[in-house]
Amino acid sequence: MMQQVFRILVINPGSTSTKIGLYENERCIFEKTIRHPYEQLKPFERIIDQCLFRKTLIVKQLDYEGINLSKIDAICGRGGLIQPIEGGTYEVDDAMIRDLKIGLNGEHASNLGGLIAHEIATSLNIPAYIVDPVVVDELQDIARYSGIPDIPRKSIFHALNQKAVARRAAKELNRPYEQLHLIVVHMGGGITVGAHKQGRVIDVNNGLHGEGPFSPERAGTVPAGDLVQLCFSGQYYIDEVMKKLVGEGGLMAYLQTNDAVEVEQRIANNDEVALEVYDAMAYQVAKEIGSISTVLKGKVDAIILTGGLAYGESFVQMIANRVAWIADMIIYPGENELQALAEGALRVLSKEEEAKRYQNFVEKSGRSFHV
Ligand SMILES: Nc1ncnc2c1ncn2[C@@H]1O[C@H](COP(=O)(O)OP(=O)(O)O)[C@@H](O)[C@H]1O
Ligand SMILES: CCCC(=O)OP(=O)(O)O
Repeated sequence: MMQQVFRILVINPGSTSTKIGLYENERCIFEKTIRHPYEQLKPFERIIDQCLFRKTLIVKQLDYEGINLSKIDAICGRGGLIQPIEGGTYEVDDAMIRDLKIGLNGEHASNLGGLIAHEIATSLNIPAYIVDPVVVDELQDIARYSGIPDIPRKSIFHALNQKAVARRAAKELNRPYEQLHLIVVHMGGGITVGAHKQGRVIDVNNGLHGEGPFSPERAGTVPAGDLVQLCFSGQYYIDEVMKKLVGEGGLMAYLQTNDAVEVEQRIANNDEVALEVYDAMAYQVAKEIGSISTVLKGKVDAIILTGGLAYGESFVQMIANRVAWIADMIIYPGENELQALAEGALRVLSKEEEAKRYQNFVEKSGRSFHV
């Protein structure tokens, strides 16, 4: 019998890029990364305000490539800061749209994935999905302690790509993901370092709201007391302080760019400041890897480096110099997110799985919801 072919459009908005892909079942037939320099997104006060801008770029790009939207069966977007849920493929429903729009757990470009997918899908009368959103929560209970009971630690990370590359590594190591102990380090606009124990991410830094290494556009962990002083100094509005943590922190703050390629060019031109800042970022990534190796009690089958920064050979080398003694390292530059989105949607379209309903999680958690 001939296998049915589903055409799936996938949309992955990140903090520094929008990536799109077109798939026929699991085969990628087109993919494109649209980069967003800092200045391009600066005029948008809130992330949600970028929705129309990014959607228009996507539709124009598809049109330019001659891709006929009417022949698409489903659209799948990266999932954002909704309420913590288990992994899987979810149909975008009204409850999800509301939580993505308000940014229930914060503001990040991933909130736009489900919204743009839904908007385009509605006009085509086809379903829209998200897969493994950034709030997938598999933390072990001990990892939730922060030291302040009112502020439990949260699982906010590159769940989609961390899971996808962990499974890819498991295949290459010829062992089930569910038997491995892995440290996965996603290094994009934000940086997250996850401890994967037997198929679950039992601890990970909250890569959005000030935990872990600084990154191209984020501050990471900062001295808490000094941050409180800054907040109450009367010099800044809340949005300005938030921007120091997310959007204008890290490389942006030290070097006025979130583009690591540019930083590497500056280093090649003997810019010593650029080299020191880049090395400091690698130092912090290495420290986080060392720290999380204790969560796995030192039993680490592999350390996986992935995300855009993993293309930077010198950056990878700076990290490897400090952590290669912990375990073997596997480098997967870029990310498997588009593929993972397509495969998640395909599992539902081919009826291998049923799409999960976000509304059910909202009801179970006791949060009321009115359209
Ligand atoms: N070839 C490369 N060498 C070094 N850094 C790179 C390369 N390609 C992309 N990057 C950097 O990776 C970062 C973005 O990573 P990416 O995973 O695309 O992030 P996001 O999904 O958050 O937009 C940027 O700082 C970008 O400059
Ligand atoms: C919110 C965690 C995911 C994240 O930081 O993604 P980007 O690196 O794409 O901004």
